[in-house]
Amino acid sequence: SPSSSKVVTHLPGFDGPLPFYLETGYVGVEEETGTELFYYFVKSERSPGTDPVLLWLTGGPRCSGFTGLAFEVGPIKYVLAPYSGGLPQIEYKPLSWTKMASIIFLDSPVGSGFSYARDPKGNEVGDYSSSLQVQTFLNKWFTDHPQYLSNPFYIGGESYAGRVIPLIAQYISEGIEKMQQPLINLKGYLVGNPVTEKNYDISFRISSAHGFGIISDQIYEAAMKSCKGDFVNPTNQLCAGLLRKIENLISEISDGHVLYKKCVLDAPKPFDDALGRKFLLEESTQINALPSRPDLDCFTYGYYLSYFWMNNNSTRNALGIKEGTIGEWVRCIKGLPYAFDMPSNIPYHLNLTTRGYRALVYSGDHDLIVPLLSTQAWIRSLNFSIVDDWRAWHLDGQAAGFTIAYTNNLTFATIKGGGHTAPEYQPKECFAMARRWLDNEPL
Ligand SMILES: COc1cc(/C=C/C(=O)O[C@@H]2O[C@H](CO)[C@@H](O)[C@H](O)[C@H]2O)cc(OC)c1O
Repeated sequence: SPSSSKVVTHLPGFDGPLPFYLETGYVGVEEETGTELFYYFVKSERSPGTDPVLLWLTGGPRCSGFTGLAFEVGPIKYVLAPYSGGLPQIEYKPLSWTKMASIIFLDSPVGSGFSYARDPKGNEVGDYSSSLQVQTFLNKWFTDHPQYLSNPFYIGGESYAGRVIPLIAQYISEGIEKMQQPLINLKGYLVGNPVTEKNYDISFRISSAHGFGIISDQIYEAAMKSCKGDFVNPTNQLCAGLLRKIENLISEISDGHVLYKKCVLDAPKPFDDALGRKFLLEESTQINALPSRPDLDCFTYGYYLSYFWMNNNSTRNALGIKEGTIGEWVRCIKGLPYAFDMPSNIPYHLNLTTRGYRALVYSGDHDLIVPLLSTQAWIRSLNFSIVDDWRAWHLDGQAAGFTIAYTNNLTFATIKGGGHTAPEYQPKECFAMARRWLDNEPL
């Protein structure tokens, strides 16, 4: 199916014309199932002719690309006011990475956001097939937007997107080697608090919980002793019991940022009642006594507002959403089939960086979902030599985090005070980091 796109000059709830160029559209990526991926494209607010183009993916899998646009690195945000019906208001966010890069926010895998398959079979994707669809998307998008083909191109994203981004970059790099048209100018990739390998993530979730004072020395030591390095499939009762105890203690706090209030993430109740549909709670750990409406001072309040905004007809018309494709918009949809079929992405990290692609791996340092210790550990396992040893990186005369640079243009950086989605918690620091890295400056 042919691609379709629309220039969006006004958005409901935004006062006046948008002060940036926004285009939305669909790109067909699979004929048999009628699969089309939906995107939001924001042109760089600096020098779009030469600035990098960044494809931004959200985790989940199947969180909408809109999460990246409105909550992470894009130029809009919700006005956080108590919701009492009607259309939530949005405003301009100056700390947007579109200040130095054009960004494509993509709803991928199919089923997320407004991406859809005419035949429900099209939703049966996994790591490999959804990554191939992103490659098809990019080939078509660049064919339709040839003016951006010579710009440096990067792929970025967080959490589960960080798991598939090296695979997508691998596919693109193989296309480049075969001189496939359109020839994409891939320069590298960046991933934040990226999911990598379960055993790394869980074992360091435990040591990080210990370091943050969530579990005691005694519990920590007992778990290390009885689990013998396997925290995914406990081999004895003692270990299993300790892991339950640890998860119980972690459930007292917000594991996406240990210092923040524990909040319900999504699932506004009023939609349940009005449309008679069931919302799924985003995280199984959130099923407890919490009300389904987050408090106004919760960092998830904007997520809550997004459901009302997105499911309003005026918004859908403005965005050019095809009627009858997606019922209700959900920020992170659960319950669709997904095959976690890629055992590890470390081989792709290794392959891409040794072949000259630049890589930035960053970690919000207060996240327990993908803790920085876990990320540091797999990076070390690559066995690259250090070219710029561990040091603070600064913003406004203060340490904004710590960083270490390896050969093969691989940089690791922490974001002091950041959580699972670092730009959401520390927008200034993340903006500075991204600007320096994208402009080829040291952090
Ligand atoms: C399938 O296996 C795993 C998946 C994840 C995914 C987390 C994730 O994407 O979080 C979401 O990130 C996005 C940001 O990309 C946020 O917007 C969402 O709120 C958040 O839920 C993590 C794991 O272990 C640490 C796994 O083992």
